[in-house]
Amino acid sequence: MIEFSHVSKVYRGVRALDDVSFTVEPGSVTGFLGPNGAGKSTALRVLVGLSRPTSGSATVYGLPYDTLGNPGTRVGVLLDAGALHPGRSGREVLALGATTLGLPGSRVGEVLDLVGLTGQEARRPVGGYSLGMRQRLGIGHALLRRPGTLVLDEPANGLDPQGIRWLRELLRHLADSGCAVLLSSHLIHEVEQVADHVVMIGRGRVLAQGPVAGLGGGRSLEETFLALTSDTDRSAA
Ligand SMILES: Nc1ncnc2c1ncn2[C@@H]1O[C@H](COP(=O)(O)OP(=O)(O)OP(=O)(O)O)[C@@H](O)[C@H]1O
Repeated sequence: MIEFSHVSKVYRGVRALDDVSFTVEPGSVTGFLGPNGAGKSTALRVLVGLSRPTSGSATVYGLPYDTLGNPGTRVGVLLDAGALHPGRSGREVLALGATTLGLPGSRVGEVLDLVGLTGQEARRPVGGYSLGMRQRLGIGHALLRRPGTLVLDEPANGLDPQGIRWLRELLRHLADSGCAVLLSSHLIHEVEQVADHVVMIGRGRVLAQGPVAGLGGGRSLEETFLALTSDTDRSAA
């Protein structure tokens, strides 16, 4: 379970998050939707302890992420697939993660199969990967320990249609197995197809939240999103 409770974050005068509160329950996918600059990445960075909230708290399993004690064993995180070490091969990235988490080397092959990277691709340096391949590797890294909570920032970026379908089925399967999945995205249709709940954010504020079905009271998720964010997008900033 993930809980944001009245989280605000101010960067030198920029209010990136403003009193953000929502929860992500086990067994569900929560889509975190917002236009560019809405505060999605900031919220996820606060959640995993990379950024301190100015006020409020964000917790996983009832505790701040950095006090969990070996959080990698319970929480899978992918914030920036571009941050994977470019000089290491995909297999090395996963092997290092497996060793850090105390997992057997056999888990690396399982994860490569899970994310659809071939043995040949896994031997290549990550610096030469396409964005979609990096996303697959980053998702695999987040799933090494079969975490009960998964936090993904824009994981569909760079994935081809097959990859997007694969991701959707993977997240559905994980949630159906009890995982709490928080999925940040600006792809409304993607969120609509996979998420059980949606939290919409604009200019750092939660604009709406609730079950995907029924959030807009008869309007499509896209219409709801556009109506709510029309005066919060960057062009209006
Ligand atoms: N380190 C920082 N210093 C100053 N301002 C920041 C910093 N990080 C983010 N911001 C500002 O906070 C606001 C929210 O940014 P954030 O990256 O969280 O948005 P986002 O919803 O993830 O956007 P995108 O979809 O474009 O990735 C923006 O106005 C951004 O400029």
